Amino acid sequence: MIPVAEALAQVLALISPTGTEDVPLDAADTRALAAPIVATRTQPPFAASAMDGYALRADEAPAGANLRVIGEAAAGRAFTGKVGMGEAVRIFTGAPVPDSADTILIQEDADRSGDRITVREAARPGAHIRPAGGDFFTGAEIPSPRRLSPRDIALAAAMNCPKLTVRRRPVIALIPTGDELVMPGEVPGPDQIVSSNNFGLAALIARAGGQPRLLPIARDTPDSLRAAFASARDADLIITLGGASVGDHDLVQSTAADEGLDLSFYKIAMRPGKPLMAGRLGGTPMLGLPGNPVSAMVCGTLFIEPAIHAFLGLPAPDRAFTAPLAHALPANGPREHYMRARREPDGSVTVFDCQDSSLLSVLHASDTLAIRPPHAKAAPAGQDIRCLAL
Ligand SMILES: Nc1nc2c(c(=O)[nH]1)N[C@H]1C(S)=C(S)[C@@H](COP(=O)(O)OP(=O)(O)OC[C@H]3O[C@@H](n4cnc5c(N)ncnc54)[C@H](O)[C@@H]3O)O[C@H]1N2
Ligand code: MOO
Repeated sequence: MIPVAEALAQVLALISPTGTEDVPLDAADTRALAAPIVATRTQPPFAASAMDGYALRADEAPAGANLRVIGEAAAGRAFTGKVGMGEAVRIFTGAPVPDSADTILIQEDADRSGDRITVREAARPGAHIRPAGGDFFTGAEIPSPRRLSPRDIALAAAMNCPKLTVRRRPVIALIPTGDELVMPGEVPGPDQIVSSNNFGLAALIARAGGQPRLLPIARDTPDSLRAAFASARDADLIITLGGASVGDHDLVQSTAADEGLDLSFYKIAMRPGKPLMAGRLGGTPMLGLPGNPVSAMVCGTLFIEPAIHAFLGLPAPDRAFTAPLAHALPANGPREHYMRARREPDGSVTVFDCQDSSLLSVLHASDTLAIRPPHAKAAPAGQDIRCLAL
């Protein structure tokens, strides 16, 4: 059994970033940016009015001054003349500020009568003018790598970059295995259960930025497993669920070995998740996850999510935090224990009594994995414990 950190390093060593593709802005949210976004223009491209009012020269417009309105500048329609002495130009928000004007008098501070205004309250020089390039200049960059957010996309659009270069979403094949499994919605036989891990992991994979490919349930026979492997060969990562342990019907490893599996490791000092295996099958990275549903989901958080980030060229997600225990915990055994837990409103962490790795209802009630190192001593209430946010 190898430690969790070493297993993660070995999993990540199997993975290289996917290739890139260009996507339009409206398909870019949450994608992994693979090349910097470079502004092709300056914004605003001209000095622009920030208010509706009058463009004028501040030294011509003390309180009480009477000015002639010689034209109009609107957003998208500049006034092309000059503002001379004793003159003003009607202007609207977003319009280019005419030459020679240095100030915007907001309309609330002017009394209009025909083509003349009287300044009610003088504006300070430069008031309400957004300078050219006040937002960004040509050549400004949004750096990569990053996971694109709506804020990134708004800025990229303003930079006039209609397409963004992102990493291809890695295709992750999910192979549930077991004679006892049926798909949700089917009617299970008396000795059968409904397959859940593949759906939970597919959701986790999609959220992390991968493309889950749900394959049919493989039966506990070498032929069925071989057929499943064959249909998954073109994926970026093959994940099997179940059949990873030592029972007579746990055939994943032996069948994969017959198919040429280049094994990186089998079994880690982790609870739940001990029988995890990793390697390459015909060149494709492969993870063999334990069948117990909580084990599979915890392995999803610890190994699959970082693996998808590696495919996308993104740093590993940081889910770590430290919090005080709401109650005492007994000493731990030899495996690093990822205990299902709940964060309380006061910030402390309550670890659930029942940690059996088959209990999806307990995982469902959890928002935290509280981590007990191998051979940790008994911990009193109030002691800080390392945690991962789910
Ligand atoms: N003698 C030993 N027995 C076991 C050991 C061991 O070290 N020695 N390890 C235990 C641990 S820890 C785990 S974890 C499990 C892992 O077993 P497998 O990976 O071989 O998984 P299965 O036997 O196929 O299934 C275990 C359990 O999970 C259910 N299952 C499987 N797939 C799904 C699915 N897609 N959706 C929902 N539930 C699923 C399956 O029905 C079993 O109940 O081995 C222990 N045994
Ligand atoms: O390692 Mo198993 O995953 O505890 O149930």
